[in-house]
Amino acid sequence: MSKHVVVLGGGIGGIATAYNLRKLDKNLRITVVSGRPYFGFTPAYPHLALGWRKFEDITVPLANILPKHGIEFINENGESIDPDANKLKTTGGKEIHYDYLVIATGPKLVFGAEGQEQYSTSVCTAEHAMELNKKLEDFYKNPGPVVVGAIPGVSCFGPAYEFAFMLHYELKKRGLRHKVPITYITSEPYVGHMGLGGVGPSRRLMEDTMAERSISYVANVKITKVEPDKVIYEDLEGKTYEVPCKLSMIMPRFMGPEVVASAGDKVANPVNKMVIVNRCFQNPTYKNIFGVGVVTAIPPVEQTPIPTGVPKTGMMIEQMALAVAHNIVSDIRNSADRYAPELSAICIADMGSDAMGFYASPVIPPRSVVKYKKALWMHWIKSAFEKYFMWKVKTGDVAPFFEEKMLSLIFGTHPIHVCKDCAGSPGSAC
Ligand SMILES: Cc1cc2nc3c(=O)[nH]c(=O)nc-3n(C[C@H](O)[C@H](O)[C@H](O)COP(=O)(O)OP(=O)(O)OC[C@H]3O[C@@H](n4cnc5c(N)ncnc54)[C@H](O)[C@@H]3O)c2cc1C
Repeated sequence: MSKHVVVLGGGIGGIATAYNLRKLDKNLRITVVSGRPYFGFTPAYPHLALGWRKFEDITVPLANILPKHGIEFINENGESIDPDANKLKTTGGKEIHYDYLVIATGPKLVFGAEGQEQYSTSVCTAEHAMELNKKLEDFYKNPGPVVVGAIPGVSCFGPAYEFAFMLHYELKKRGLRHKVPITYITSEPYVGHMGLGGVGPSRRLMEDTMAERSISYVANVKITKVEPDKVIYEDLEGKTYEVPCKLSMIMPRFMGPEVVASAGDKVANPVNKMVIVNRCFQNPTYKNIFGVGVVTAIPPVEQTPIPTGVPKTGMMIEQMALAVAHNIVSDIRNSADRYAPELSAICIADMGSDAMGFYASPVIPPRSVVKYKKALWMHWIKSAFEKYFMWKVKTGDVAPFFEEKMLSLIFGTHPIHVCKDCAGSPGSAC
């Protein structure tokens, strides 16, 4: 009888894992269990917030696409995992037996500053982005100061930078920029750190770009409170400051959702409840459980005065998904071959008129290669990539042969590597 792989989560990580598995083994039974009925291209959520994209442009119903590729879809959330019995229970009461479980639920959002959830809006989900879009429509009629920021423990800073730069562009287009002071307030030790200790000259680039666009910034501080008309932060000495605002977009920090915690402390990291994985993104205790995407526990690249986490970007997640699919298929075939993702990243921060792109390989220092570029055409590359990714999701192949060849030619990157020793923390050298 064919083995049953259950993939929990229908985002970039879950869909990429399910498609890679299908490509590697036509006989596998694959089930995706996901609470949201659609796949959403998260990197375009800031664009959705600004009304530059419609919901339909960047989402696709999973029930329409997965069965076409021989993948079952259950539109429910996973509620609990019994790793000893190999069973997943869903919120609808289904008990699903698995031979392998891939946890790719993405994060639970933690709004750690008082009033943050009530008075600011994130761009982390399509629903939040659309809510922010409505707020912005009112805001344009009666503009005032804006705060964009990140609370302590944030790992995903890119969307905050993007939102600040893109809002600057939108306000300029509407002839409102001179009425809107924008302040970026962050837990990063300096702007451009991005939870990564910086990437090449990212500090200088971000500082220059903020100066060019008249965006004030405060780094190395804790946002403690958000009120309807101000954001309050604290410096390292505990002194508090207030910045007036009419609208704020403050990034929450991420932790693993309850379903991961339900699997016990051998699966869920005790600190952030994310999935404990080794270099090959396999749980060291329950070898038939794997983690992919934002929900995996990757240690910070360095200690910062105010805690920050390491971002898990789209390219890193696609690499995790490919490695995990290979590892599961190798295990089924009784092969000893194991694979670790390279964990390299191409990140493009859209700024409306132009964009700033970084390539780091590997993301976790020491890095062999760092490249960067700020240019008008980078903005078009970002848009083209979005269309390309949506096309991949609709066609059912997230790793077409030409993509790996092209990335290898341009960047010398290879998504996965044979790993001789899977023990060790994710991203550490094999
Ligand atoms: C706003 C934003 C912009 C970003 N922009 C970029 C970018 O430009 N470039 C880049 O490289 N990276 C970017 N990232 C980082 C990363 O690529 C995304 O976060 C990516 O969506 C993560 O994929 P994922 O599959 O891990 O999680 P998600 O995309 O969050 O998907 C998880 C899925 O699991 C489902 N789920 C949740 N809980 C359960 C449960 N209990 N049971 C079943 N299903 C569940 C969710 O509904 C969701 O469908 C961005 C992140 C954010 C938040």
